[in-house]
Amino acid sequence: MIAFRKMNGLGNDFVVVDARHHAVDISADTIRALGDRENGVGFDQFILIEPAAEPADATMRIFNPDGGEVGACGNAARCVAALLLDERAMPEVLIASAGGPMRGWREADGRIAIDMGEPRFAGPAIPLASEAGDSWCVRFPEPELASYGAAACVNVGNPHAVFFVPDVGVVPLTDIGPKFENHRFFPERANISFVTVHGPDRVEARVWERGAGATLACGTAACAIVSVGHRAGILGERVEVVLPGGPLAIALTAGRIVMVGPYMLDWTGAITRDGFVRDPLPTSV
Ligand SMILES: N[C@H](CCC[C@H](N)C(=O)O)C(=O)O
Repeated sequence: MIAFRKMNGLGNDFVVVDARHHAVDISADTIRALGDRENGVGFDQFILIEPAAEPADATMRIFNPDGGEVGACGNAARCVAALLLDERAMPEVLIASAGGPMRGWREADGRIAIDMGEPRFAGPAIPLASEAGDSWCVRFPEPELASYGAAACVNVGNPHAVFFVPDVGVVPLTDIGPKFENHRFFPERANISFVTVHGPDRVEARVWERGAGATLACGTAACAIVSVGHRAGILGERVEVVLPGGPLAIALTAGRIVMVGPYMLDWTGAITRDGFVRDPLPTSV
């Protein structure tokens, strides 16, 4: 059996397996089965915590429910940082990931802050297909897609395309999201955000995640939104990104993105040969 923690950050939910003391080899098929919200545990991402080379305290690997491994997950990074910070009395932790290293620390109010690194706007870093042109702002030839205007694209450990729209509430996310996610301009696909600006320090967003679909919150999307909004002169350096699951505080400091938000441990369980079991609720003392 493989023990796990079911956790979430603003409703963006995860199965977190701590594989630092025993190797866990899990197939894409098993991840897809576990990610199924009808017959499996159901999650937005599956997170493996593995050993790391100094100076990192741990490595975080991220898998979408479609079984694909990806480079970054902001909301899960807060969950992992909280677990590591609770383990030992140290002021901050360093988490290695395919999308780059992340420092994490606990704020005075208990929320977790993650330094997500520097956003990358160059086409090959996102990545963008050459057909998309050499700008980080991409226009789509298809009339239905063109009606959403230009996408502001950035890599924050994973690829994001951000559309600024008058009212996120009327965007048919489940219809238009996959059309942009899987567009040929995004050779590695992309996470898609629609944003309505309420001021230089406050936006409202809806996110269609690559390999996961519509989620209640997306930490890397919040980072992407502020990165492109600030570069476009629309947003300031400190922005509240309000997602369906709640707000994330994003700050651009010396070119680096810092995200602050909550985390939650929901329940614990174990992956078994034919599925999973939930641990009994802790008996109240
Ligand atoms: N939920 C995650 C993003 C997962 C990104 C994943 N969907 C991808 O394919 O990059 C977050 O809080 O940043």
